[in-house]
Amino acid sequence: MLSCLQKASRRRSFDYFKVICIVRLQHAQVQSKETAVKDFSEIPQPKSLPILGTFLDYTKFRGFNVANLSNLFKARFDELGPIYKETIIPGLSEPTVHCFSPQDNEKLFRLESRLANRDPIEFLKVVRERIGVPSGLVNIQGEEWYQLRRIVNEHFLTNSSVWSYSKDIHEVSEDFVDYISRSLDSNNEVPNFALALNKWALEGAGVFSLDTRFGMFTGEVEEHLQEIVDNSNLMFQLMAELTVAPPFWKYFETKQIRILIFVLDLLSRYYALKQCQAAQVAAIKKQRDILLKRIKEKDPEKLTKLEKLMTKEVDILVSDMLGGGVDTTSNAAAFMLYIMAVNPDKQEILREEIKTALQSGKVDGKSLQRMKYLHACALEAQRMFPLTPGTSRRLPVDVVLSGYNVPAGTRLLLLSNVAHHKNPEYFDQPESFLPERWLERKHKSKQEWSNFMSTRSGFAMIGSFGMGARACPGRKFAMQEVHYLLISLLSRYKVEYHHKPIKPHFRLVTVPSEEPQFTFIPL
Ligand code: HEM
Repeated sequence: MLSCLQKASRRRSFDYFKVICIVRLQHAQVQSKETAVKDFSEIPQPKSLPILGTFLDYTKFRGFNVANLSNLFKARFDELGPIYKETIIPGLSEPTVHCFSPQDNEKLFRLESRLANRDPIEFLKVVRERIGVPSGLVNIQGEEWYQLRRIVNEHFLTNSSVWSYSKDIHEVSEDFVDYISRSLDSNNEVPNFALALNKWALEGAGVFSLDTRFGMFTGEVEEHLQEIVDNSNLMFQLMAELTVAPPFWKYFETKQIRILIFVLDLLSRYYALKQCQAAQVAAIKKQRDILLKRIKEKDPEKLTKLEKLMTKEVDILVSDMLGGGVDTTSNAAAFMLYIMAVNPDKQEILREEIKTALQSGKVDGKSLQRMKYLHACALEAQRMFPLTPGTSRRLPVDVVLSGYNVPAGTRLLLLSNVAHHKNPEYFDQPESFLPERWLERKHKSKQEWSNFMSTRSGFAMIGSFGMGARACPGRKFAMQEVHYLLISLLSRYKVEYHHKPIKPHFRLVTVPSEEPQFTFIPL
């Protein structure tokens, strides 16, 4: 294990995901001994009423608010332990096993086949069918998913591909900081900064998905784009509500479904209008065609189904890239700015690193990767504010989790982020923002570093971007955007925050509980 970690660190790679994967792969070789395995029926369950199940826990009568869903998960974890099973409305919703244990994360990671199965977001699939667009990478399964994902990975996850956008993404962040300079009010704040962050994220998404600068901060903004910004927030809010609500929408068209149809229709028409211009999309399409040709030569029968599916799925990819990359990235930036604002000493250390990097000219993808403190700050910000509570999987085979037999086909929610991100068992001084814990040199020896990464934090959280083969393909793009934002902003401004403390709120992705309204002091 050590040698793999050493190699990764020698390459100065701070891709959290990569290091965690190495640790997980090494763990995969460790065989765990199961003792006295209990039956699936014995998995603890929350108190449930006849007919209504636990439905009332998700209503205003019990003080529930979708923004606090993570709190409900955490309360269940505190009461029931590392695994529980819940059926919200018996007969209507499916029993779901909630897993919090780092050891279970490890086991599940080991089981992830190349055809990792995460259930489709059913209501999204239904709505997309209604408006006649494909269901998207996020929703497809099996061999079709695998073939498309292979192509996507090559364009999304290789350094050369991500770095080729560095210059443009840096320019986006510089334009954004110019906008901040023009917009400061008498308190040195930017009115409605949350909206400005959404525009910044959309501008970045436009660069890597359409090769287009939308000009959100520099020109007249197209009406359609304004609608996209306005509606992408609403879309995530509705999707969060639909995720936790009992699936009444299966039986009649609820208000949320009606609004979602309107929003997605609007978004897909806009993407259809624009996507043909994008070089990245053209490259993906070209690669798809080569792959299909190769399959045709080998196995013409297999092709028919795959060809049909891949042809339309690539068309919706741009929509996934824009849709998936706006609300998520802007919230990641809001949390990152907040944590830097309330930790001025750490902000100063980071500013020094940025100054040094800028002294040697423009920061490109390669030199960005060498900015260790910046990466450590980003990892620590994600620990303190995990950008998602977790993810879900459909179990491919029978497996023992936390001492219980769980049969193949069971739906799992993996929620260790919620339970352990501030657990002192895994992280010293968990309430403190300590980027240094992610710096190798902080640990006295290589062994200590490897212990920290493996036994302590390795599986404690599944991280902000999910895990295994189905983890977020946009993670490198997203983090590159956030990093450049910090570089541009902190080299020109000191960032402060003078409002109510911000907490993480669940809304499919985690969002700040308060308006992220910062004070920018020119340097
Ligand atoms: C900070 C920003 C982001 C966060 C926190 C985030 C988080 C996630 C998570 C947790 C998953 C599920 C992973 C799993 O099940 O293991 C996911 C999947 C996905 N994300 Fe992201 N994401 C972000 C940005 C982006 C961006 C910028 C894009 C587009 C370029 C994107 C596109 C996708 C897609 C297409 C999937 C589905 C992948 C599949 O099913 O194969 N995401 N994301």
